[in-house]
Amino acid sequence: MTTRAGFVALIGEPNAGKSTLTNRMVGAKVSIVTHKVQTTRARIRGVALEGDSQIVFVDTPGLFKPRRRLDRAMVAAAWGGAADADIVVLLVEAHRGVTEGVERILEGLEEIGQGRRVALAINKIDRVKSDVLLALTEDLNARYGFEETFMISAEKGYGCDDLKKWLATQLPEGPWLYPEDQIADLPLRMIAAEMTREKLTLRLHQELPYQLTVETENWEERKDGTARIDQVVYVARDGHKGIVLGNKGESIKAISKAAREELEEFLGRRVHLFLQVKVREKWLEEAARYSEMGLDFRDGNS
Ligand SMILES: Nc1nc2c(ncn2[C@@H]2O[C@H](COP(=O)(O)OP(=O)(O)OP(=O)(O)O)[C@@H](O)[C@H]2O)c(=O)[nH]1
Repeated sequence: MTTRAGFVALIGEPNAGKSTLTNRMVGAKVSIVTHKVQTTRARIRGVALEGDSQIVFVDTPGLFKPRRRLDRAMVAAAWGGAADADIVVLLVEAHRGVTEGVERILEGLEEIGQGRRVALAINKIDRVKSDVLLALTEDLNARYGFEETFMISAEKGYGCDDLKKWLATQLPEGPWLYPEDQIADLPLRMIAAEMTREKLTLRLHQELPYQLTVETENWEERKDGTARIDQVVYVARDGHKGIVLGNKGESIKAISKAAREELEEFLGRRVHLFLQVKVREKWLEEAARYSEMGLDFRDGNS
């Protein structure tokens, strides 16, 4: 049997649907989907199987104009992932068309594009009529030499199987990057952390401290069939701690309950979830944080 394996970088403007597409391809909830832009802060990766191929999706942070130091790091990370990947898939929103942001990404692609394999996926086709779609496809293909164009709806699932099948056949021949029996729990800690992060976002809305991360520090499978999961919510300043905790700990309790319920549903067993809120000052400056957000994913894990 000839196996194939490789990395696929999904790039696109914030909100283009990268997380939704990753989730659909992988078949598990690995990344946060919200209406807020720039929600994908960590490098998030999902492993999908299609026939004899293993597709490792890199869900890059949204590509946007760098403003602060973190933003620049995120943009570098996004392009870093694209430059490393075997195949790049550019997601463009059908109803928004060629925005300034898309133009900027196309320029970036020209730069890293030498010898790159880039496919175009026009997403959210459920929102436009077919004539708009055809005009957009022509326009984009005139601007860049995409290898293939797919018209998809990550949310509804249209066209996603075709894209996945195509990717599977295009990846280089080689052994799988992750052993089969590890795939299921490879991102489990990350999934759990993302679930808590999602609940934080839902509960705190605009109040959500920008520099906030969730990490799963400990995961214990207990003899009674339940799981004990310890997570730390890291905030940048002491003042942010109170926001996350809420009045008399109300917020963190509600967040913890909601996250636990989702985890139980996902894992199909009872979960004891313990959340702690800690201050990690200047984490933005820590090189380690940067590489965690970045896409040097071949280090250590594979
Ligand atoms: N109508 C429609 N909405 C979609 C589709 N795909 C994604 N969305 C919605 O678009 C919004 C953004 O999707 P995400 O998957 O979070 O986008 P993203 O590119 O990961 O965003 P960032 O993480 O901010 O970069 C969500 O509200 C999705 O439900 C689609 O095919 N059709």
